[in-house]
Amino acid sequence: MTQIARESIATELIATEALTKRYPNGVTALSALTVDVEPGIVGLVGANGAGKSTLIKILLGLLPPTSGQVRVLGLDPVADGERVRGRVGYMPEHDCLPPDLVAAEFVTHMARMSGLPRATARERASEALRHVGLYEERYRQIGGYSTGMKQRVKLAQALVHDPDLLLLDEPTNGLDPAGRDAMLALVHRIGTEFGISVVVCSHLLGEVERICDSLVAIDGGKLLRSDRISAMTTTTDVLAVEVGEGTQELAARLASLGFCPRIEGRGLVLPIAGDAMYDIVLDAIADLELPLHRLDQRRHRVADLFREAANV
Ligand SMILES: Nc1ncnc2c1ncn2[C@@H]1O[C@H](COP(=O)(O)OP(=O)(O)OP(=O)(O)O)[C@@H](O)[C@H]1O
Repeated sequence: MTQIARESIATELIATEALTKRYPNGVTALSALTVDVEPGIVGLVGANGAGKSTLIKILLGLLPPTSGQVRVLGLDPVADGERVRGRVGYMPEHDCLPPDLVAAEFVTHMARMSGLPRATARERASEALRHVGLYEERYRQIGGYSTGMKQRVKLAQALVHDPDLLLLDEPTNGLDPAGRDAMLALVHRIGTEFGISVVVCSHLLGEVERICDSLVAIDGGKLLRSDRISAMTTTTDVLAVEVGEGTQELAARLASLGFCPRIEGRGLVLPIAGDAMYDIVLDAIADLELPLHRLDQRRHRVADLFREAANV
């Protein structure tokens, strides 16, 4: 689909209303979930068993809800599952790749499954593998790939039919820190440069905060919070100061000036008390001849908000 056509997609990416899923064993995986999600990079977070996978299966039209409404890209996945799947790419969490196929063959096969003619499928597979950084390795057997490369093949097959929405289930699962950073950068690039909306399922709030525009948090099948990340990470009324040495000395000086500094990690935090405070703190640092590393107004981290919510 062209960029223009993509831009004309209704502003609603996913909408649910009183969505409920009860499994035959009596477990209620989703309970009257009502949420509207705008296009962009969206984090879907929740602990194990929160209902994330159930929601994804319903969004893909693979599982019918017990009651309630759901729309994906303006379509009803219950009545129109095939059309939804034609416009949505899905990267499952677990390893589901055939080890004895080469990546180019497998991704071409997935493109064929989504209805593309042979030559186009081959072309699109090469392109998708190039986007995920596997072009040079595309004729190697998947069984010999590292975990990071396997995750990239799963991403390539989700991208191959040029979807408008990608559903990624725990894309950084099993990766080391460097592999995680690379995968998050790739997901962010897909969301920003290709103009594809992405829903990233994760139990790691820090990851979601780094790359997502908005966040949907669910717990026990219920909506905990849905908001833009920028609205959640507002500035606080706390000043964070970090000096290369003499933290204790600085804390004592600021206390003698009437502030209430608290040592936290490698630095100090103190409640902001008026505009003049910045200059007073800077003067104290200069007076004590300490090397200043950082002085800024702290922002909320998304994880802090959830911790605060859990404590009330
Ligand atoms: N097919 C099923 N039959 C019965 N119960 C199920 C089924 N699938 C999931 N559940 C239950 O529904 C609840 C939600 O599970 P779901 O897999 O959607 O959560 P999740 O947030 O994706 O968790 P995880 O991160 O562990 O995959 C859990 O209590 C789970 O045991």
